[in-house]
Amino acid sequence: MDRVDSSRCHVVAIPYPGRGHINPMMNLCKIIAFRRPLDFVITFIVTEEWLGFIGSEPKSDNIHFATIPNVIPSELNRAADFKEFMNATQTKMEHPVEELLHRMEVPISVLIYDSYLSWVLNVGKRMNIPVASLFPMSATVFSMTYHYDLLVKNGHVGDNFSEKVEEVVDYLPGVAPIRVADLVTCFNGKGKEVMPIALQTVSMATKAQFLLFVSIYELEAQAINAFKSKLCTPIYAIGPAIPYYNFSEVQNDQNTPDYIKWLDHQPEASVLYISQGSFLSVSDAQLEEIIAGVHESGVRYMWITRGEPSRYKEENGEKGYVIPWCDQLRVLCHGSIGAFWSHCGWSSTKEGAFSGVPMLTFPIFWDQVPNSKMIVDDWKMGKRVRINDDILVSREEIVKLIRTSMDRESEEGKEMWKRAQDVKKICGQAIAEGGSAQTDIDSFISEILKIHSGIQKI
Ligand SMILES: O=c1ccn([C@@H]2O[C@H](COP(=O)(O)OP(=O)(O)O[C@H]3O[C@H](CO)[C@@H](O)[C@H](O)[C@H]3O)[C@@H](O)[C@H]2O)c(=O)[nH]1
Repeated sequence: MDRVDSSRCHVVAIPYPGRGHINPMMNLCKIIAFRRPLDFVITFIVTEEWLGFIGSEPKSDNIHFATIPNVIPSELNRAADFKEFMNATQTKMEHPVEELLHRMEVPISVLIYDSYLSWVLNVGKRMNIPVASLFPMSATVFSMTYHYDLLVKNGHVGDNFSEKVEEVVDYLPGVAPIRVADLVTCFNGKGKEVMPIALQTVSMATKAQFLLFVSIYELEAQAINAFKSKLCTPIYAIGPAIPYYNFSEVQNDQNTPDYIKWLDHQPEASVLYISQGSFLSVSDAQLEEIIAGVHESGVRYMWITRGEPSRYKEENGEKGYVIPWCDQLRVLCHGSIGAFWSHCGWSSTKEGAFSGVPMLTFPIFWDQVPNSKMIVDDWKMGKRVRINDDILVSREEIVKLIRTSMDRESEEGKEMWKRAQDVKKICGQAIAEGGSAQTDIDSFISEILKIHSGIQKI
């Protein structure tokens, strides 16, 4: 572990080990470090395996990594047994993390933990350190999980739910009316085996000293306000938690990756960017239809995919670029991108909103389903591709959806583009100086600095 300066406020960040969790936690740390470089030193705890993935990514000098051993299944086959992976995060990490915290020489002012690692609250209590819970999904998902008992009372979860999928749930505080089919999948669908963890996560998060939503306040004001008036815990909407501070620098960097050079040569708004997320995939038959649909649509595409790139490329390859990884936000903000095909992880959802491109939604699991509903029905900046597990979406349907979302001349395409631009503007205002995200981050920073000065006086 790197050495840290003891006069500064020492924040220790404990992210859940997954891309969609590590990114927003790291971005919040970077924002804190950027806004108050002299006041903070931040220790970011990851497994040794994750250090290998992210250790060389740029970060400021006052952020340091510390590691625990690889006590959980490898990230590389996490999807093979999701329940086992999640259970391991609940039972195997606490001890090595606590040991590591005890070994830190500089007093810890506050722990910021991913809400899905509820055990950090107990560690904080034992060590007498205040904790901030960072919920990595939407405030809307927090609300539907917090109010699970209302869903039970109304018969919208449980045995007969399949007869009620089209019923509308309109009684969840701060949540826009939503069909039963669009609730998080851990209530009724295939993720049910991890539902107890989801319920515990949310209930424990309300017991933290601070609750952080990685949300743009203006896009989820009702859900956030409902919790602000209900809970005593101070709540902050810290915005999209994306690396926007370095954005203009990145645009001008000298080491432009090849995929950006490829995009530079494509006409404006001509490329469909496709990313199905970091670990859960679709059936083989569905993948065949998607590949055929993308090619038959005739649009250019950049496709993020693991393994077998030849399967995704059309024969002459000129219209398509297939890679295993890219800087997604940078790609989405490139002028050549015309639409974003996404699995609707919460970070991808916010990155789509921030960059203002119409979206094609293909949610697979958990919060991705309500996120897809938010993009399509509430923000009106996208179209649903995937409906549910039982319906195979045909290539013909996919061709139609892609063409509509990329066609800025048609009425529908124009309207979606306009809505995407409106949402982009809202995100831009939230993260601007004096905007809602900036204001909440600064308030949170002030609170933790107060805690730190209290520790210093003792
Ligand atoms: O080539 C790529 C692909 C992805 N990303 C980034 O990786 C992150 C992915 O995060 P997210 O979109 O949230 O997807 P997952 O990693 O699948 O996120 C998991 O965790 C999220 C937060 O709990 C949930 O919302 C998702 O449903 C769950 O699958 C985003 O920041 C992307 O920009 C890249 O930079 N390059």
